[in-house]
Amino acid sequence: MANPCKPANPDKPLVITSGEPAGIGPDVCLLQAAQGFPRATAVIANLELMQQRASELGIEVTVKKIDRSELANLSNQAGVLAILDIPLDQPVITGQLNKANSRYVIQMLDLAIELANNQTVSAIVTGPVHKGVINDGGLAFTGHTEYLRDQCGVEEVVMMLATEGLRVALVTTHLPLKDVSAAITQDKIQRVCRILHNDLIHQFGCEQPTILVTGLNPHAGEDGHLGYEEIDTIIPALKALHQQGIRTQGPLPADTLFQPHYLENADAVLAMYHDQGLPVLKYKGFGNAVNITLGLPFIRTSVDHGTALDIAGSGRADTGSLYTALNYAHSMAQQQQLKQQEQRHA
Ligand SMILES: NC(=O)c1ccc[n+]([C@@H]2O[C@H](COP(=O)([O-])OP(=O)(O)OC[C@H]3O[C@@H](n4cnc5c(N)ncnc54)[C@H](O)[C@@H]3O)[C@@H](O)[C@H]2O)c1
Ligand SMILES: N[C@H](C(=O)O)[C@H](O)COP(=O)(O)O
Repeated sequence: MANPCKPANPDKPLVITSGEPAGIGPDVCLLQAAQGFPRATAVIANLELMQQRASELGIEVTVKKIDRSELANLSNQAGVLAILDIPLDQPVITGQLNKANSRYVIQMLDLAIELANNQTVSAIVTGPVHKGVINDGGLAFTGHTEYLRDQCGVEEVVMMLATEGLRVALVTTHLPLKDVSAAITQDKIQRVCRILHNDLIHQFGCEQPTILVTGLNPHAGEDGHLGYEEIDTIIPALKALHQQGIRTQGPLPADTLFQPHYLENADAVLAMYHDQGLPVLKYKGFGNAVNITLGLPFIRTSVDHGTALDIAGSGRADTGSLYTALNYAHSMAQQQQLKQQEQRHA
């Protein structure tokens, strides 16, 4: 199965989009810059906003505007934050959403996509955005995952969150619960599983991945007594995947699947919907987890948390997830390069 990712060069810098300007995205970028990024990293943000937030946080970080031509020689220096500057539409009040700045949030993403597509950066790492305020600003937006899919012109992508010892991918992403059942089709499950299987091999070094698949209904439908989606849709899809050489186990009841007995022999769990899989992942790893979009032409990781408007500017934002997201992005680029070298020499 071909890997759709363009070859990532792990020697290139990472780029972060700082996300919702009123939230903790700017804080975690600055707090991490104060300690030093694990790799050469540039941040897309507004220069004045970052200077203002650094002073609110009371930290010594030199916020330095760079030109994209400087990305090739970017160095990694604790206490320095290299900014690709984007203008704001209105000044930011920390902790207060303002729909007038929705365009700014999207412009950051568009620049990151351009830099990743032309391979100026090895990967993009996204800070948290507020989906609601972007929509209030007149821009239809359900999440980075769907936005990146559409901007990259790919039919399907997969949201997968990972933390130490657990990876959880989703069949459906940002969808109202009432629409979930209809969105789960045999084709959809197969497309998602193929991407997941492929990326577990190419980006995570799993030789022969095993994917645990949840049911949709309580107790995986209890043989049709508690719903038919397992019998009508999930089981036939898993049978078809078996024919394609993709190893899955399921549908398993979601309430009993997340235990060592099952997880220790699996590479990922595939849940049917957002709040079936992510609460378990975030309970286990919030603060040290990463959100990854699989199936894009480039590597994208993200923090596991939201905009946390309640603590923006307070200095209480934990940088653990940003640090994890940066490290995952880099190691995925390394793994991808290794796989491509192996394929060239095969
Ligand atoms: N990556 C993303 O873009 C992303 C991810 C999740 C949620 N969101 C969005 O964020 C907004 C707010 O969502 P929410 O309130 O459900 O989740 P949230 O993660 O913003 O906040 C939940 C709680 O966790 C705390 N928290 C979050 N991150 C923290 C950190 N780094 N350090 C310390 N405490 C932290 C917050 O203070 C809050 O009490 C929503 O619009 C949601 O869609 C965006
Ligand atoms: N579903 C994500 C989570 O709960 O962490 C979050 O909403 C961000 O999703 P995007 O990366 O698609 O914006």
